[in-house]
Order: sequence, then structure tokens, then C-alpha cells
Amino acid sequence: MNEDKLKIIISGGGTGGHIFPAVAIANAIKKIKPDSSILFIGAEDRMEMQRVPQAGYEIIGLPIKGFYRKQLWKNIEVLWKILKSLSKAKKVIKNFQPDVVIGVGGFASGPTLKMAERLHIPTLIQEQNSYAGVTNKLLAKGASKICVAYQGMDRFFPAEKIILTGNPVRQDLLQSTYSKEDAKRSYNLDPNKPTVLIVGGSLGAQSINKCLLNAVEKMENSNIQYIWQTGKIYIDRIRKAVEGKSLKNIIITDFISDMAQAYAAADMIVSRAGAGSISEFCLLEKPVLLVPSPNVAEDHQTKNALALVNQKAALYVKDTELNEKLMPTIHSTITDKHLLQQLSNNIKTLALSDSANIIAHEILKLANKE
Ligand SMILES: CC(=O)N[C@H]1[C@@H](OP(=O)(O)OP(=O)(O)OC[C@H]2O[C@@H](n3ccc(=O)[nH]c3=O)[C@H](O)[C@@H]2O)O[C@H](CO)[C@@H](O)[C@@H]1O
Repeated sequence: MNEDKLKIIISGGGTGGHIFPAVAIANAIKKIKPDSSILFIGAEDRMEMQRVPQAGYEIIGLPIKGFYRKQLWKNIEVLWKILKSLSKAKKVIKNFQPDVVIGVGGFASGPTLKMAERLHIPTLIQEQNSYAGVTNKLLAKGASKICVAYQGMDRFFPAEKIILTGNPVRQDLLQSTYSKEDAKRSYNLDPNKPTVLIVGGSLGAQSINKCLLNAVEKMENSNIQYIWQTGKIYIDRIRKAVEGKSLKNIIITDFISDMAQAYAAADMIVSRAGAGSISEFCLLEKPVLLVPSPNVAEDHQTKNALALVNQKAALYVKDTELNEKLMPTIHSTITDKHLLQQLSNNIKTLALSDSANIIAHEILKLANKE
């Protein structure tokens, strides 16, 4: 065995917001140490089991699940799965012998980092949000370093472990070479017409979808083009609802694999206010209208959104006001070139760049392999 070879385990997932920063960190490590070995640990039935192999990395699934908040009796099964996951994580770590174990939030990082801690392997946490997730809060005590994207995270974590790095963004988004016109053409859209990209986070957003379904005729008959990402679980219902309508102005898709292309095509974006998406908008200087999800812990998406809105770096519509405000706000924004430019200028000042690379160097320091 080559003792110098860097070995890293990255664990977590559940949503794109946890998975894609993890992939960006892995890519940054590989760039610095091309012969390093990186293994992912995810949750058996979650989206990381497809997205991580698509990004070129091996992943092992744990049988972990989240707690049921209503059917409490079902939690007996969850406890059993946690025990099984702890035991599987221990086996995987002992076999792989990593130098450092990284947790990016989501179910799988709990048992993995807990076991790494017990086996005296240094751990690093990456917290994407301005409000810390439960798993990360529990793991912080045993972690060596905690990389965050917002100020004031010492409310949740020991101050001496915190490093403000920003959220890692996938390298293909940052190095994109698509022109706006070509990107629009690739969607079969008119390269000369204004185009709005609507994204409901990595899983899609039911309330945004509902609002758009009511507006389909208006959207189709307007002078604006739309790329509408519905999320995997909503796509069948939406396709059925628009069946028979031959839509030319609206491209409907469940999940966008090439976000670089979608961002390039967009003159304006409507989006949930997930932390990873926001980091991407800042780095790509995109004018954005945020519709925070009301269904997340401590309403953290509203906090994410207001941090931008207060700097005039984004527009904001509440989820409860979608029906009255979404379409008029899209229309008044996309037709106002001055406003689009101002939003773009202001949002770029909030970007924290090079995050994945900075975190990769912190990992190398922990491994003593800088
Ligand atoms: C409902 C929920 O729990 N949301 C949380 C989840 O959001 P979510 O998983 O939506 O995550 P983010 O908004 O942070 O990031 C979404 C990521 O998915 C990518 N993407 C999105 C759509 C698509 O079709 N294709 C694609 O590749 C985006 O480019 C981005 O990289 O994690 C975030 C980061 O912890 C949190 O801030 C959010 O509150």
C-alpha cells in the first residue's frame, strides 16, 4: 500500500444541496492530488446513489432513514436502521482507511462521522446554510474543522473550529463556455427572445408548479420563453395536465443535468432559496427572483433570501403570494434591462469564490499531506 496516497471519505446527501458541494470538494481534491482515492457514503434510496456515480465517483449506500414526525411507532424501524448504518459505516471506514472523513449534511453523514470519530480519524463538516442542520450540530463537537458559508455560525458551532469558505460550486458551472444564444438554441428556443429559468430546488417545488400550471396559457402566449424544472415527483402530473397543448414557449423538464447550459440560456431566474443555488447565482452574476420554501427548518430559506434582498441583490416573492405576484413580477423584471443589470451587479459582490479549493486544502492539512 502506498502510505502517501491520500484517502478521503465524503458522506451525506439526500438533496442536491448536499450532494453537489460534495462533488465539487471531491473534484478540487482530485485536482490537487490526482492519485487520491475518494469514496462517497450516501443513503441507500436517495438521489446521491445516482448523482455521485454520474459525477465519476464510487458510492456505498447505508440503510439510513429520517425519523417519522407523525407515525411515531415507525421510528422503531428507523432506530434499527441507524444501528445497521453505524455498523456498516464502521466496516467501510475500517476497510478503506481514510485520512479524513468529510460530512456535508444529510442522513448518511451522521453514522459515518460518528464512526470516524470513534476510530480517531479527523473529520471536517461543510455546512451550506445560515441555519445549521440537526446532523451537523450533533457532529460539531467531534469535528476538527467546520467550513461554513455565512457569518455568525458560532451560534451553532465552536468558534475556533469555524472557517468561512462559502459553498463549493461544481467546477463545470464556473468554467462554462456556453454562449447565451447557443444555450437557448439547445432548448429549441428562439435565441432573440428573453428567457426565464424556473427551478424549484433539486427536488422541485409543488407551489411554484401549481402556480405555473394555472398560468400556462398566459406564458405560452407571451413574448417570454420559459424553461420550467418541475422536480422528479411532479413531472407526470404536469405532463398530463398540459397534454395536447403544443407548447413552443415553455420547455418542461423534471431535472436539469446540465445546469451550466440552463444558466447560460437564462436572462433571469426564478428559484427556491436553497443555499447552494444562491451561491451559484452569486458566482454566475444572475438576476434572480427568490421564492423561499416555507417547509424547511427554522424557515432558513427566507433568511437566505433576505440576506440578498436587503442588499438589493435579488427580488423576493413569498410562497403564499405566488398566485398574485409571480407572473407580474417576472414580467416587470425581464422587461427592465436596467433592473436586470443592477441585480446582476449587486449579486456578484456577494460571491465567495474558490470555496472547493480552500476546503480541499483544509482537508490536506488535516491529513498532513499538504
Ligand atoms: C427542500 C430542502 O430541503 N431544501 C434544502 C436543500 O435544497 P436543494 O437540494 O434544492 O439545494 P440547493 O438549492 O442548495 O442546491 C440545488 C443544487 O441542485 C442543482 N440542480 C437543481 C435543479 C436541477 O434540475 N438540477 C440541478 O443540478 C443546482 O444547480 C444546485 O447545485 O439543500 C439546501 C442546502 O443544504 C438548503 O438550503 C435547502 O433549504
